[in-house]
Amino acid sequence: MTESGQATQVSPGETVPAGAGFGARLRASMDSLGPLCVGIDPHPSLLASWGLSDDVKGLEAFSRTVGEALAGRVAAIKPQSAFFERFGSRGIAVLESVIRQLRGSGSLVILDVKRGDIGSTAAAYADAYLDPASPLCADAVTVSPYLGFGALRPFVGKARENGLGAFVLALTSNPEGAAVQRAVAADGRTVAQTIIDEISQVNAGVSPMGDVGVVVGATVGPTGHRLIDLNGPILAPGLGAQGGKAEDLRAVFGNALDLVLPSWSREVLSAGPDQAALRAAAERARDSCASAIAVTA
Ligand SMILES: O=c1ccn([C@@H]2O[C@H](COP(=O)(O)O)[C@@H](O)[C@H]2O)c(=O)[nH]1
Repeated sequence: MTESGQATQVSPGETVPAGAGFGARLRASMDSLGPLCVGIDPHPSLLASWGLSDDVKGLEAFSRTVGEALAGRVAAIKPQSAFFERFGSRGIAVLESVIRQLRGSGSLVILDVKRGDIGSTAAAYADAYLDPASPLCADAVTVSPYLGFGALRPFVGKARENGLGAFVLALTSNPEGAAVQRAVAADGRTVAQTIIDEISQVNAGVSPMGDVGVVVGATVGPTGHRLIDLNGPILAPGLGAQGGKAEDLRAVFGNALDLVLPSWSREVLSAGPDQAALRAAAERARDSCASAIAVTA
């Protein structure tokens, strides 16, 4: 969105109307650049294999290289906050510069930070990640509903106010998640389904899709959950290093495939530090997902 009220360019040749929400911007970006989010996860082992030191200098070089290779070429880029936080305030300063480098590049920035707290504290987190005045403001943020979906309202409100978004954990890619997320609530629905249904209500009637999405791992197998009414994006991590495969997407997401934003980190990042090799790895990931999604789209 521009202050002058003009259309915003989300990628070369692709514009969305001024004031468009995150869902509309992500839809335009996915339609134009393909269904792919690449994570920036500077693991110590990746820094080493790139020939970088496991310190702030290495972190900075790694993140800048990924940004230079992929900004504007993939629908979304997802910095994993943990790998920046491990270096304290200097790591956070690098995260701020990564966000500055990427925002407005045509690739939307999803900050993977999985925040969630009582509502009054959640409001402060929302100020940190979803207020344009903050140096950590991203296009969208990941949030955890463990304190109840209602406690996430400050994120939803702030996102809508600023044309930004939030992804709520529903069925995570790690095997431990199922014990909590698939537990059955008093009304017979799983915990994950109650979250999905709350979000469906928030997104109802928004075109082309709403600003609040869910995280559902590509590793979870056929979800057994109703995602078709979500009307919001589904961030699907777990591809590559965690064993998820593009060919699995159809079985996992069924009739909600069109909403899926597949996310890859280590598998793509391990192609670096050569920028052409990183781009080629991202293109392979995108093309494999696009073919899997096109089967039923
Ligand atoms: O359910 C979830 C939610 C988030 N993640 C995050 O995505 C990346 C995955 O990295 P890979 O290297 O592709 O395994 C990482 O930042 C996780 O924290 C997830 O994996 N599963």
